[in-house]
Amino acid sequence: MKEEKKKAGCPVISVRDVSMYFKVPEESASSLKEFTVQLAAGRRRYRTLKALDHISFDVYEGEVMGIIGTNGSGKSTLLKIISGAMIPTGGSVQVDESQVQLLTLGTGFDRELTARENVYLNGAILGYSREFIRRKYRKIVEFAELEGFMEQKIKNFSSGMISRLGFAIATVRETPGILILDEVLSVGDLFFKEKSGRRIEEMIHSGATVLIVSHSTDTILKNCSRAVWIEKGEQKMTGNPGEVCRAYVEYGKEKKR
Ligand SMILES: Nc1ncnc2c1ncn2[C@@H]1O[C@H](COP(=O)(O)OP(=O)(O)OP(=O)(O)O)[C@@H](O)[C@H]1O
Repeated sequence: MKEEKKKAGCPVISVRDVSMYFKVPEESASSLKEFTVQLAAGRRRYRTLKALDHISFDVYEGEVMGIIGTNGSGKSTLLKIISGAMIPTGGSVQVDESQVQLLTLGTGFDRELTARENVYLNGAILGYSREFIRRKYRKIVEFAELEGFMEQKIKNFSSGMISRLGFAIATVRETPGILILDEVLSVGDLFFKEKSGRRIEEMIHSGATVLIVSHSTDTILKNCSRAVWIEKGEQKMTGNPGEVCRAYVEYGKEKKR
């Protein structure tokens, strides 16, 4: 585990009282027609979903902060807010967005395009220049182990092949100052998992400030110097990863009883 660095100076990421509310329909429409009828009749009602409720924490330079919580607890929403992709309903985040790389898989692919075309498309979405992708293309294909498949449309790929390609594209660049990882440590089969795990560890130990979202207490315990547990949008606990994971596991056991 990375040693906890001395907390000195200003935090690199400062999350202050962040709340996020979504307006969601009370009942879903099964077709566009039903939706239109509901809308015209004024029968569409909405409720407010509290995805995040007054979340606050700081992350200091070189720290590896874990974010843990069950499905739908608000982890991805928080990462999107920190990386600047979403504006919170309340509160604020202070971070140098130009330093942030959000690594998340499964977005930015077009199934009707070939794997090669998708490398350029996905790379562009991540902010890579065409020239950069051209220089790194061979490395991406090698890392994804997809030699011989790059002219095929990715609709014919298995989900593992698509994930491997996504991982290879997202991690080909130099590690940025602030690295945000959204559930990226469970990619592909056992062998690829080891390889991707090594690449992530390399990035984590490069000195970057890292935020890792994971359901896995093993991932948090192995890599993080501190952890935040978020449950149903509420900040349950922040602190030592061992203590936070223990409380999280206990909560899981209680829920099952
Ligand atoms: N754009 C949106 N519109 C409406 N509701 C949303 C939106 N994005 C997220 N939500 C809701 O907010 C809550 C938190 O979602 P979020 O994806 O942040 O959780 P999560 O902890 O990352 O979940 P998981 O572990 O399953 O990925 C969920 O109830 C989700 O349905």
